[in-house]
Amino acid sequence: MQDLRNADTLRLPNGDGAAANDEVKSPFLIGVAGGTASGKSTVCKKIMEQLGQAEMDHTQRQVVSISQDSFYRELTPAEKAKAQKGLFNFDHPDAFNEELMYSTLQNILKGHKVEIPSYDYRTNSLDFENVLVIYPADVVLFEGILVFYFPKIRELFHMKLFVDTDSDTRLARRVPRDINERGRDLDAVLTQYMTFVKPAFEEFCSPTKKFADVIIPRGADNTVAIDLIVQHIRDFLNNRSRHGSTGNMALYMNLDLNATGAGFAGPDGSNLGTYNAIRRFSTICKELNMQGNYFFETNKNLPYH
Ligand SMILES: Nc1ncnc2c1ncn2[C@@H]1O[C@H](COP(=O)(O)OP(=O)(O)O)[C@@H](O)[C@H]1O
Ligand SMILES: Nc1ccn([C@@H]2O[C@H](COP(=O)(O)O)[C@@H](O)[C@H]2O)c(=O)n1
Repeated sequence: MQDLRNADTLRLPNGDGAAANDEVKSPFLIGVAGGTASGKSTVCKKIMEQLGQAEMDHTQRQVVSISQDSFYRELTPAEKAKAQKGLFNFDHPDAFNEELMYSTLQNILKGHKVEIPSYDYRTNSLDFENVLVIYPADVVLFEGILVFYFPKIRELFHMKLFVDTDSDTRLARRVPRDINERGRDLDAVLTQYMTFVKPAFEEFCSPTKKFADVIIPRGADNTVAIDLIVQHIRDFLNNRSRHGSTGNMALYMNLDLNATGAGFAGPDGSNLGTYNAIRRFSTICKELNMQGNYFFETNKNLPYH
């Protein structure tokens, strides 16, 4: 397993508290969207495991996963009372603190250490007693039902994944999870699902699938897709450690391989590694696409060949 710790440094200009010569890591930011109980957290966990990060002390991790649930906004007393009766819509975009989510992700991209509260589903509130400290990392996964909903947040991701699990399976997983782990009773879970969760999925979450670079049918069961994504992350990190600069990410994701004279030139003129990595990745994807395991949405800049 490669050591991701040496993957990249980004020299920041003066500002945001960074000294002129501070070398900071700017992570590869991956958004993971999908309906409730589609397997977003499980997919993130598998990616971390395959990158050898799951068992590691969190202060040492080079790959971290953050939940959008930590950015639910604080409820007013009246809203809290509604939430306790299952009458608050936690699946509507207004339930989230968009500005805090945006500024936190920006700070993460600048390589700053950030602190994120965990979320307590039993009390429907943020838990500031259990704060997750996110140290500068090489890869940050940000997962949640509406991570692609807000345009300016969507634009921050280097890679966008959508976990696509059918709604019957998701409901069948959500019911026991909410009863066993989130302190709910069956009636409340089903009422909330029919009143808020299902309609909001159709209105706000499902339409964001079109923004994904990669759609993962069946979630964590799709080991082929997960292997490929992990390989892509490794290739990116290898490429970045050779050439430095997060600027290479734009090259990596948006290169038009069919364009004559496409701008392959890396800092040292040797760009064959990047080129081959993209070719290898896209060829495998094309093959898998035919098997229906894994496919790209229509990002015209991604190389299909
Ligand atoms: N492939 C799978 N097979 C069986 N159970 C799964 C699978 N993926 C997730 N689950 C279970 O379904 C529930 C929701 O999964 P989770 O990954 O937390 O979804 P999300 O993060 O999208 O809400 C959890 O209890 C989890 O253990
Ligand atoms: N107090 C809350 C907050 C959120 N929810 C539900 O959680 C779902 C999102 O989390 P997933 O892990 O399922 O993606 C969302 O559908 C909310 O309905 C809640 O029930 N209570």
